[in-house]
Amino acid sequence: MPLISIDDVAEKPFDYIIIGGGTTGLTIATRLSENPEISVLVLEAGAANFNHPLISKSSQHGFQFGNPDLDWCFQTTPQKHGLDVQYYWNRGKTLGGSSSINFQLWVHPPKADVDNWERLGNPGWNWDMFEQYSSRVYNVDKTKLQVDGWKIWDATKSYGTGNVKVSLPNVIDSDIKFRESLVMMGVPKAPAPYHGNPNGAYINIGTYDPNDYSRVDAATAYLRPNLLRPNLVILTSALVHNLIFDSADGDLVATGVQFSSTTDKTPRRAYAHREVVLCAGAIKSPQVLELSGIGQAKVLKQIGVPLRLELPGVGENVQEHQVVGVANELKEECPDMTYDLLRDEKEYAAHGELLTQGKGLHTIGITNLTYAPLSTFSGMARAKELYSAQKKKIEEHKKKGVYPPGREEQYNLLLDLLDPEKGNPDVELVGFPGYISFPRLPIPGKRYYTLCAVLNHNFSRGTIHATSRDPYSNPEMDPHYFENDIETQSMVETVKWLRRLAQTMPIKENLDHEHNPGPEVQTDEQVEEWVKKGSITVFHTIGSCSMLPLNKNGVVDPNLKVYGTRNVRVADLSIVPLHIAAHTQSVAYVIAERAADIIRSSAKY
Ligand SMILES: Cc1cc2nc3c(=O)[nH]c(=O)nc-3n(C[C@H](O)[C@H](O)[C@H](O)COP(=O)(O)OP(=O)(O)OC[C@H]3O[C@@H](n4cnc5c(N)ncnc54)[C@H](O)[C@@H]3O)c2cc1C
Repeated sequence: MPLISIDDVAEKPFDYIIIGGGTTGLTIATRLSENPEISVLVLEAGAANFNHPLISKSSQHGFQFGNPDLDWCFQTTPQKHGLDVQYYWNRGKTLGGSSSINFQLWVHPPKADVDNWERLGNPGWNWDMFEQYSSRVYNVDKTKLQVDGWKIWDATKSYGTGNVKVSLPNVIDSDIKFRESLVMMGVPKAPAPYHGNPNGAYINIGTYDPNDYSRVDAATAYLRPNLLRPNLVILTSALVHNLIFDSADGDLVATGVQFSSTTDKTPRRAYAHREVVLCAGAIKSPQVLELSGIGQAKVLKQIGVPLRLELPGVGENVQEHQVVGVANELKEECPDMTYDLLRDEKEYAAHGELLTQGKGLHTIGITNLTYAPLSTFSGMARAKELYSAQKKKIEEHKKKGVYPPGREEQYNLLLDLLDPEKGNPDVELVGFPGYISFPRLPIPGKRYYTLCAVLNHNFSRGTIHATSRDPYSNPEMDPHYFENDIETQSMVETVKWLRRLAQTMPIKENLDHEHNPGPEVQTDEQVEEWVKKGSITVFHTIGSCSMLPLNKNGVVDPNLKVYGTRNVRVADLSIVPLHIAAHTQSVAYVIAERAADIIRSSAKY
């Protein structure tokens, strides 16, 4: 059914109500509505934004930020261990959610990281499951899968049967030289980046339609081809406040939701015969649960919401990735176009034209990824020193009994991953064809290539909680960045290494000088301070409604059902209990595909 108005929905019953029409929400809604007998309502707070040029034209990374029509513009609390810096946490507020504003990298996690979810008490949530469901999501373009002797996809494996087209965008000379310099610095090629072992350097693909380089997101891949299904009802500009419940034998039974149009804010209701599925993302899903009376007694008391179900894990166990970028200005004679040019109006228009010929900046992408152990960057001795210090700290805290239920098990797995002898990928490097570096800003008209360091497996744990019963006010986000020194020091060591890489041929040939941090940042202490001032989020928040056993502070069980409820599931990135060395959209789609299967099989259709 085409998009409809609020009066077509208010006070009406549906089989399923899906809260949030983002990456996971649209995927699940499309799958459930394959059965024409089943009615599905999606309530999305953002607008439809079909064919919005800031979404459909690829590679406009960050151009949507701060635009309230597309971005929630979240902001964290000042970070106590990070010089009180507040971080912007941009998220898609539109049909398609964050898949519509993301940076389009298509990345698969390492096998060990997904298998860890099963080890934490979630049978069936393992690497085999990831492979099975992801191949239902992606559809790899076979025409460009070999570049300069770098094999992108294992031809013996499935190319996928899904609707999310992924392909290799164009690359610039600095991308090629960066990769060659990595090899010069001893980084091996990743053995199986899309099939369980991304440890090393590789060329990655992205959510680009190979026919015209446009963005592929959940709206274009899942919803658009099925928009006219009469049983699929999508209401946009509709913010869900809370769930409505009855109770049966001590369990909560959701009968519907309370929501309002974002223009008039008058509370309305819609009813669910079967289930309510929460897909509002890792930042808003815990808030919706709390405003429904599900969460920590203390938090609900503070906001004046009566407690219906005590679940201490709601809004806890929050984990995030951080990135810091060393930005180098390109030499005048270097021929590369970089994203920096798009900040100039004339260039922006010119590249819009070039796109029609399959050329220009809207056809290039972020294609250089490397996953490697900390020891690659710090040397083995320093990696061992940092690992031992972290291990000691954790052992001491275990003895003092300070950890909440379930945390020790997570830290045991993280220590195992971090053990330098095992060589797992702790850090990711990204070659970014433009400026993505802070706090110093770029000089207009100049072109840059940024060498980025990303932390994959953080020990720090944060929180996301509602601080008001007003559904229109954002929850408080506190990721506890840099609470563990291992995170700060891993970044410091990697930044020092990246500076050496910039002096290595052949990338050195293209780089004029380092613009940020710049020559005044030299000692380890100065690098540390710069890292704390200059790091940003990678937009990968997880854990706020973790899938864990109930006695380990779980919020949902392995069937994604909220403990203590009969028919409420959470099926978005918030359920991931332990972070992965990967960008997260592939995981979000996998969670959604599996959730759809779980829901269909529990309803026996
Ligand atoms: C800027 C950015 C860059 C990224 N880059 C990459 C990348 O290059 N590669 C990669 O793999 N991953 C990337 N990611 C991460 C990836 O896109 C996300 O992890 C994934 O899309 C999250 O899916 P989700 O369904 O959990 O949440 P979302 O897709 O964010 O969906 C949540 C939806 O719920 C809606 N909503 C929220 N609250 C309510 C409410 N109360 N009522 C109604 N609707 C509500 C939101 O508007 C949104 O549409 C990036 C993310 C961002 C934000």
